Amino acid sequence: MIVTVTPNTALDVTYTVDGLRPGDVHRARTVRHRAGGKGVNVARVLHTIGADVRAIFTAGGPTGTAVVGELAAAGIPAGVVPIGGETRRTTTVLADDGSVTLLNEPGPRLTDDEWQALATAVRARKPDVLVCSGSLPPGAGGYAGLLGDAPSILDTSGEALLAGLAGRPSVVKPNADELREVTGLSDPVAAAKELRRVGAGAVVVSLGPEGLLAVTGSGTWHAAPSTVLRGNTTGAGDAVVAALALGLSRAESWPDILRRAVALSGAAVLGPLAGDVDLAHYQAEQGLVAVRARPD
Ligand SMILES: O=P(O)(O)OC[C@H]1O[C@](O)(CO)[C@@H](O)[C@H]1O
Repeated sequence: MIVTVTPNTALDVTYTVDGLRPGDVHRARTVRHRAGGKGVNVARVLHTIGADVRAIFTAGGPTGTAVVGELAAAGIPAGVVPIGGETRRTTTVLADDGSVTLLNEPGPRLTDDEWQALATAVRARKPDVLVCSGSLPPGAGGYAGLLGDAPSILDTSGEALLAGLAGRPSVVKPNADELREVTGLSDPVAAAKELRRVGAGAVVVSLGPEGLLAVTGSGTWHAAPSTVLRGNTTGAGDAVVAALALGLSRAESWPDILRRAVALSGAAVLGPLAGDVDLAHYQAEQGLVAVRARPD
């Protein structure tokens, strides 16, 4: 079983507006609420494509109750770790010019006991693949303490990413900006090699519309989509992580993993909310993704 862990769960609120103008009043055309946080989205994508997955996450207060209820209604297997604080909201604003604007709250402070309960819940599941995703709320222990012997994926940024490398994750998945921020290097291949040197087994870098770069122990590849898509990019990275987790659980080759990851990422851009995927695009695109080996 693939287990995802989300220490900083969120109720994602997505607005659509005609345009976004700082300092102005905006009348939202639509508003939708959806259980989120990166690991929750990864689990939703995996559940949609038929994988055996369980989402372990913190939940507290009325927003936590809403998250738990929404995931139960969607039939996504869950392991809920109750917390005293209130689960945060994140806000996504989709404007008609195609821009996607995010406001992510820091999340409620976790106590030591709550963090230990999260760690215990993860270990009790004995995952075949463990996915650690998203920001850490105040008071959280580091991801390194959750990573065990099972193959693992770490998708976070900044200090949480750097500290998590001590747990020697099998794969980390920064985007190009996050990679530059933690290494200080602007060349993504050099930066990915640096993360491998300090603990990552492989580094998969999301390059937005240009696809994915994978720097691994068995080679370096670039995987490009067949077309540039317009849509909601929130959650596209989570779809990549879902594909990486499925690929690790099946011991697939890197080119096959990257084909699925690019296809699933595009399918997420076409989905209306983070965690949604367009299955027709996913199936059609897998055969169209161009994967090229690059010299190391
Ligand atoms: O933990 P953060 O880095 O703040 O990211 C959380 C947010 O990211 C998303 O997972 C999209 O990737 C949203 O669902 C939202 O909850």
